[in-house]
Amino acid sequence: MASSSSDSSFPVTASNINPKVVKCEYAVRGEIVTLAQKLQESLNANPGSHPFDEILYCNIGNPQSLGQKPITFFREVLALSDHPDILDRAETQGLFSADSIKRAQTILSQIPGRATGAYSHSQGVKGLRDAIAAGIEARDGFPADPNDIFLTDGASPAVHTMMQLLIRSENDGILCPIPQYPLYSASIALHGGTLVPYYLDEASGWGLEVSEVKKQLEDAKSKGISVRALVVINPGNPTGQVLSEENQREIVKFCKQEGLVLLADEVYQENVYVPEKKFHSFKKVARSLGYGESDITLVSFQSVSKGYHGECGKRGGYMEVTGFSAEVREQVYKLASVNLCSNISGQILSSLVMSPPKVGDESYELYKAERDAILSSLTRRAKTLEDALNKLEGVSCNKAEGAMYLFPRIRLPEKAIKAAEAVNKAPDAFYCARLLNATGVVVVPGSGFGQVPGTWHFRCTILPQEDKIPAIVSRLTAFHEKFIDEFRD
Ligand SMILES: Cc1ncc(COP(=O)(O)O)c(C=O)c1O
Repeated sequence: MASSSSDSSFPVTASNINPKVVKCEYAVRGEIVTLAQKLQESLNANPGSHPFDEILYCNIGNPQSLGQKPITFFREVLALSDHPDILDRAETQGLFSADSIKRAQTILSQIPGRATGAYSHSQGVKGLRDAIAAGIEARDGFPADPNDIFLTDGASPAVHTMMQLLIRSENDGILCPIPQYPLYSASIALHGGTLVPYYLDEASGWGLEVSEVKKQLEDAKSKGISVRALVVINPGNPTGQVLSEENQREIVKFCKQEGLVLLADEVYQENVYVPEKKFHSFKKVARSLGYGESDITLVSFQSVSKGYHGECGKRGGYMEVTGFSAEVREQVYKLASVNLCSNISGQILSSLVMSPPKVGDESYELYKAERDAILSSLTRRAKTLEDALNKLEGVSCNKAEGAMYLFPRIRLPEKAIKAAEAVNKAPDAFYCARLLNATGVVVVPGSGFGQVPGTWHFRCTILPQEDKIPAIVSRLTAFHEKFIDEFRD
């Protein structure tokens, strides 16, 4: 059993391990989640021991853990690829759709040894990268090169790879949105770089102002920081905004002008809930401006974890790497090869996500019905939660135009802020812990994502199934009223 961290009888202690590891924080799996796990264990052992009968998890973008069903076509292809012996059995025709059988056969023919248990090329199976490149081309209307695709175990390792490549020392900076998804702050800390924050404007629906990015870039430069890259998360996590194409054009021009690598996190590209907004990839925006490989270095990240599929546990994703010299590309390839290859199921799923069934395929109608049902339910859930949050005293919540989260601002009474300080907690962490203890609703404090100093928020996912939403709304509303009354100034 692990001993306490202060136990100095171990040769390895928290004070002599890599300090970058100690510095790194990851709020979405942080203190509040540990508390939720403890409460869950306590509820399991003693049902009735808390004022709620179940924990309602609104803390992490993990759709299938909350009951979302996988897309049938994707799972059929995965099952057949993993167990090719059943491809030739007569009963398989009755159990699986014709196009999933055909797709699995095609995929297996592309994998060396027809075996999902074999290592692949370090960038991923070439045939799968061909399918992904074709999917990108169909999405953007501009060519994509399969050799620019690096398949990864989800988007997270791809982000780490880029940080590892770009950060030489603490003098290297990466511009990141604030609030941001803490993978970025964690990865920059792990690689010993400096996070250069740029603030999203809450008042304009979490708008991204290039003037603010420029101001922060200049400020960092004046401190001797060499800024290497700009991270943009679109649609945003935790903020849920979808950038306009005009805004994206400005960002692309800015990166070209300043010689910044554009790290475009586009894992929520399928998650757009408002008809007036549309997802545009940064690659498409750059190419539409006439910018080629020599004009801008652009890395875009995609994942099987998000979208309507939500296959987080399958760990699939890719980065499309454009605008690096052949020499640097070699280094990226070397980094990929140190990990041998990403897992093959994740690779297959990445190709399926970028090339789902088409009109006329046997699976198409079912695929479309499943996808549309998930996306329209997410749209309804986002709206219901947003409306409920906006009704709470002192709370304002921007629209979730996309992604999977709401990020309401909570104006806390001075007395609540003092009470939080007294127990050494950030006020929003204090609020979230009180909410969890009183109601079983798990949300993540805004301080884990960064926020304008003196403002407080929390992140709430829109992922619990629709039958759970009324309970979340009523528990949250009752708690909030009581909390504000208790600490009213
Ligand atoms: C903005 C963003 N990028 C990247 C990731 C990483 O996802 P994964 O590693 O599961 O692909 C997430 C996960 O929540 C995310 O929200």
